[in-house]
Amino acid sequence: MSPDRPTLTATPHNVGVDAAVAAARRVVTALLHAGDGSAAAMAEVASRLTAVAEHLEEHAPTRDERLVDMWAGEGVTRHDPVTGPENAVAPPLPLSGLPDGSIQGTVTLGLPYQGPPGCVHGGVSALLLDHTLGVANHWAGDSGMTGTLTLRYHRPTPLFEELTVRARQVSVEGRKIRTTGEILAGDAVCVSAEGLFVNKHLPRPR
Ligand SMILES: CCCCCCCCCCCCCCCC(=O)SCCNC(=O)CCNC(=O)[C@H](O)C(C)(C)COP(=O)(O)OP(=O)(O)OC[C@H]1O[C@@H](n2cnc3c(N)ncnc32)[C@H](O)[C@@H]1OP(=O)(O)O
Repeated sequence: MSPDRPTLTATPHNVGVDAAVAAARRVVTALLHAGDGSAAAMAEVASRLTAVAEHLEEHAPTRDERLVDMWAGEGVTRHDPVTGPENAVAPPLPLSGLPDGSIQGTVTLGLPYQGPPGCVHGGVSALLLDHTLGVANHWAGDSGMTGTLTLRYHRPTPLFEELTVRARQVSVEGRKIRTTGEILAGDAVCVSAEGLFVNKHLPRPR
């Protein structure tokens, strides 16, 4: 971690659940690449994946226990659907703080996130921006829940190219927090976002 750019997201470990989740992401991507015309023995693949799922389910704690555990310690950063190393849905997008108070990260998205041909799904862009704006608020010190998120899709966002996702808190008025952000491909802004967050926090499960 650079002192100029503190890491704001959980760092993945190459062991334990993080390693299993990295493998699961690879499976999701490989299945999409394989498609229905694949020569792979899909019945056998399905059977082996089902066995893995049953093994995990058999050894999992109860849902209530897991919810308490998830929100302890580092909390959301290990399992959220954007940055979390424990969440196979997360691309993942690592985020760092910049000296000017903004935050930024880079990510390359593949087929699981496709909307228009060869491009990122608009809802996926919304997910990345909502979360990144939320982390920018935590980094700035005043945070809350998304009240309104306004997006402008300037140009298609490419798959398979490095994207920069960045955000910054703009103002705090009472409980209302305004935050903006963008997704860029190279220097070109693909999506921009304006968020109105309201300072309210739901209690952690206990
Ligand atoms: C140090 C760094 C470490 C990093 C560490 C990372 C930590 C981890 C980061 C996680 C980052 C997650 C980022 C994802 C964030 C979600 O995904 S949050 C989930 C999506 N959002 C929701 O589910 C919210 C659902 N809505 C609600 O719960 C409530 O409607 C709200 C939005 C909290 C507001 O309710 P309320 O508290 O009753 O607000 P209320 O008193 O009616 O209004 C207060 C003011 O806000 C305004 N307002 C209320 N609602 C709205 C609205 N929807 N739109 C605009 N204005 C509104 C009102 O007009 C009022 O304004 P004034 O009259 O004061 O001028």
